[in-house]
This record gives sequence, C-alpha cells and structure tokens, in this order.
Amino acid sequence: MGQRLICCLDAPSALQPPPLLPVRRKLLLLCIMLFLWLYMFYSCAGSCASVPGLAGRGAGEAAATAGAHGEGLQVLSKLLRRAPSGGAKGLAGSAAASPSEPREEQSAAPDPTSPISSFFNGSGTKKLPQAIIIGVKKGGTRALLEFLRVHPDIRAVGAEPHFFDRNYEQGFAWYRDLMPRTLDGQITMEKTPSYFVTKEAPARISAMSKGTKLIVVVRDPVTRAISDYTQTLSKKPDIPTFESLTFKNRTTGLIDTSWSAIQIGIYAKHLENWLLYFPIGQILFVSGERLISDPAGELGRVQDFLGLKRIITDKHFYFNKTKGFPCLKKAEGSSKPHCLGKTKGRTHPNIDREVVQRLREFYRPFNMKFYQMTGHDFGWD
Ligand SMILES: Nc1ncnc2c1ncn2[C@@H]1O[C@H](COP(=O)(O)OS(=O)(=O)O)[C@@H](OP(=O)(O)O)[C@H]1O
Repeated sequence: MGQRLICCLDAPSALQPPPLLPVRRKLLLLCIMLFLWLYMFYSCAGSCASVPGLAGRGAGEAAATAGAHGEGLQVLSKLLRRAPSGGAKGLAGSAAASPSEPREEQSAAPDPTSPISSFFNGSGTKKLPQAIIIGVKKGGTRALLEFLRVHPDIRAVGAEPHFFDRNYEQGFAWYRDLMPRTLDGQITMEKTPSYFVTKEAPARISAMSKGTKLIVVVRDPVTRAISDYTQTLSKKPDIPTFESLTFKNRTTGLIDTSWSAIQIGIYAKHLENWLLYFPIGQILFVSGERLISDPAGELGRVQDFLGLKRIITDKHFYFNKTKGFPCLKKAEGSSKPHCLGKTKGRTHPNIDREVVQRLREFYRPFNMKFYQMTGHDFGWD
C-alpha cells in the first residue's frame, strides 16, 4: 500500500492535467485569434483603401502595403488581392461609362458599407476635394494622379466621379462619400478630365468652394485628338478614318469643330469659361509632354502649387524602355515598380501628313491665345 502510494506520488498525478494540455489550449486560442484576425482583414479588404496611408487605393495595393510590413502579412496580401473590391455606391456605373477612363485603369473603390471596415476607419474624415484635376481628356491625367498619390499628404479617389458633369443631382453628400478619409493637413483629390469642357462645371465647383485648386494637364491638341480617336477606335473598330472625321468638307479644308476630338483641343475657348469663376492663379497648367520627358520637374511644380513639401522627386521615377514611358520605381503601398496599364500609351495610327498640317494651322491661333492667357508657351507650334 505504502509502496503504491509512493509510486503514485512520484508518478504524474492523475489529478494534475498532463503538461501538454495548456500548450494545446494556448495553440487553440492562438488559432482562433489568428482566424478572427484574418477574417477582419478579409472583410475590410475594400475599406482598407480608405484607411489613411492606403486611401483611395484598391485592395491589391492595400494588400501590397500590408505585405511590405512583414513576412507574416504576405499571406494576408494574397487573401486581400483575391478579396472582392466593392465599388462605391453609384460610382461604379458612371465610371464604367466614362469615355475618358477605361475601367481597367481605375483603382478599385472601397466598400464603405462594411461594418467591420468602419472599425478600421476610425481616424480621419471624408472631405470634399480641395484640389481637382479637371482635364484634359488624354492629356496625361491618370499619370499625374498616380504619381501624386505617392505623396503622403495626398489622398485621391481612384475612379472618375464625374460629379460636376453627370452626377451633380446626387448632391454634395454623395460626392463627399466617394472620397477617401483624410487626416488634418492631407489633401483630398479627384480627377475627371471632362470637367474642363463642361459648361456648368466652373460655376458648380465654385459653389462647392471658391478656393478649390484646379489642375489642367494639357497636351498638343493635334496629338491629343489622335489619342482620343485611338481610344474610340480601340472600342469601335468600325468607325470612319480620323481624316474623314476631321473635315466638314475635305475639299475646302473646313474642320469639323463639332467633333469632340477636335473641340476639346480648343483650350483657350474652354479656359475663358473657367476664368469667369476662378482667377488664373488658382489654375495650374501641367504640360502633358513634360510629364513624360521630365515627370519629377512637373511634379515639383504641382507640389508647390498644392503647398506641399517636394517629396516626389526624380528618385521616384525610371524610364521603362518597353513601355516607352516613365514609371514609378515603387508604387505607393508597394515595393514593386509600377507603370500605367496598356490603355495608356497606345500606338497611334498613322495620320495623313497633310491632315495633321491642316490641323496644326487650325489650332495655331487658339494655341497662341492659350499661351497668352496662361503666360506659358507649351511649344506645340
Ligand atoms: N507615365 C505615363 N505612362 C503612360 N501614359 C502616359 C504617361 N504619362 C503621360 N501619359 C499619357 O497619358 C495619356 C492618357 O491620358 P489620360 O490619362 O488623361 O487619359 S484619360 O483621359 O484619362 O483617358 C496617354 O495617351 P496615349 O499615348 O495616346 O495613350 C499617354 O501618352
């Protein structure tokens, strides 16, 4: 009996839990926590784009940022990339219909309705934009916005809201809701290139705020028209030739100014409309050509105009020979190089040299007027 007692006291007690159990319990608890954590991240995939630091970026880019923060988060990155990126209410439809911006070029909009996402969106508020890229279509507006997003003090909505032209009746609350959350000192931005040629846009933007800073990326109107035509051709291969659309009467050489591809390039005429509501100093004109040949230089001007520290410099860019354009060494929220998609930098069709020449003559007086109005010679002639 005594022997048995000694034996039982020495042996692991039946009353004590085996030493492995607490470890298992801890492991189980850890697993549950990890699962919950994964679930929360997965659920907020879209909304993470609204979290300061990731604002206005799609789930993929948000994921890339998460991935950059640690090895373990790389698994999360993959999950997030697969996560459905919901469109902001009412925006998806209008953006899909946008003639200036094919859908594949737009960043995924966040899903602000997810309840778990609001947990992550605690800091920052949605504000109406203080600066807008108002044009011009095919000027290089997407490149400018993507480059600006590298700046930590800029938060931009990825898709084109088309508020001041197509969605104005939705009201300012709708518009504000599309915006990413920002902290004090951060600038909210959007770009919709069609604003520049929309008659009502200047009065409407002025009604939102007289102090709104306006940015216009302008490009040689002849190349811009060809770029515009190339985009339409890529969607509708059966359209008439550029040459035939250019003229009302080819024999007399009368240009068809009602064709939007031609009309948009009469910059001086559109600018007059803006100057009724905004002083010229409140509008920055970015050269679409220089945005390609010297992106850092143009970005320097834009940062000055926005009152921001010059953080985006030549260190951020490299020239991608295959793409034929400058690209970002690191897209914001990613460690990987980033070029714009294949709908930017399309090969243009060859246009009859005489037609190009005629168009140059047509635009010359308007260009001169535009140089005079802006105090800047863009060198298109
Ligand atoms: N870095 C970089 N990468 C690619 N493309 C660049 C870049 N910088 C400017 N561009 C020029 O941008 C032109 C498209 O202009 P937008 O972005 O304003 O087009 S849109 O109105 O939003 O559809 C596009 O016009 P196309 O070349 O005719 O396709 C480009 O020439």
